[in-house]
Amino acid sequence: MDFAEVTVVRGRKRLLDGVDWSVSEGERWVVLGANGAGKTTLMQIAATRLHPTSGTVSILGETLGRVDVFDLRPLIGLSSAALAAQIPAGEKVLDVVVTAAYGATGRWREQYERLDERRAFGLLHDWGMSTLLNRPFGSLSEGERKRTQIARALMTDPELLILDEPGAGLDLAGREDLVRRLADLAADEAAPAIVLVTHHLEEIPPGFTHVLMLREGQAVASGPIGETLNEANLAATFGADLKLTASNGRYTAVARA
Ligand SMILES: Nc1ncnc2c1ncn2[C@@H]1O[C@H](COP(=O)(O)OP(=O)(O)OP(=O)(O)O)[C@@H](O)[C@H]1O
Repeated sequence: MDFAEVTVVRGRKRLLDGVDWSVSEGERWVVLGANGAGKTTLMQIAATRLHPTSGTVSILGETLGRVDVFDLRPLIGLSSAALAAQIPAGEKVLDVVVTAAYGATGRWREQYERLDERRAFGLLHDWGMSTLLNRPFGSLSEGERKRTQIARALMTDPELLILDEPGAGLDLAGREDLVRRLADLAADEAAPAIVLVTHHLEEIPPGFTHVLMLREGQAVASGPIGETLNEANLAATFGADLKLTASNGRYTAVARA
C-alpha cells in the first residue's frame, strides 16, 4: 500500500495534509496520534471507503480512482467503530462473521455455504468466541465485540488487515488478552499485513514492526518501530513531554514529572 502526498480537505480544514506512507507485505504497523490527528480518515482511505482530495493511493497494486473498489474490498479486512455501529444488535455472532464473505452487514438476501460457516466458526474459535456463536451481537461485552469484529475482518482471508482502535473500551484484562492475541497474529507468517490504530502505547502488541505518527493531519515520523518510536517523536506527536519505557516488546509512556 502506497500513499503519496495524500491530502483530505473538508471546508477549510486539512484532515490529512501531504501524507506519504508505504506498507509492505508482512509488515505490522501501528498508527499513533492524538484525538483528531487524522488516523480514522487515513484508515478510511486505506479501506477504500474514502477518496483523498489530492494525492495518489495504491492498494495491493491497484490505484484508487482507477479500480472498482468493490473488487478491492474483499482483500481488505476492516474493524472500526463505524462498521460495528452498522451491525444489527439482534444479529447472531456467527452470522456477523459469515456475512463478511459477501461484503454485506446483515445477512438478508444472502445465501451462504457450509464452507463459509465452517471458516467463520474456526475464526471465532481462534478469537475465543466459540461458546457465543448464537448470541446476539448487541448482547456481547465490549471485548467480545472487538474479537468478533476481528474474526469478521479476517473472514475474507484479506491481504491487508486494518484495526481502528481495537483496544478502545476494554478493561485491563481484556486489553491484555487482545494484545496477546494480536501478538500471536503478528507472529503468524501467513497473516496479512496489519495496520493497528491506537492512542495508547500499552496497546502495541509485541512483534509489531513499524510505526506511523500523525499530528494534525501530517506524518511526524514513520519507520521501523525500534528507531522511530522515541521520546522526541512522541513529544512532536502528542505535544507533551513524555517518558517512554520499552520492555519485552511492550511500551508505556507517562508524563515526565
Ligand atoms: N466531514 C468532516 N468535516 C470537517 N471536519 C471533519 C470531518 N470529518 C472529520 N473531521 C475532523 O477531522 C479531524 C480528523 O478526524 P479523524 O477522525 O480522522 O481523527 P482521529 O485521529 O481518528 O481522531 P480520534 O483519535 O479522536 O478518533 C478531526 O478534527 C475531525 O473533527
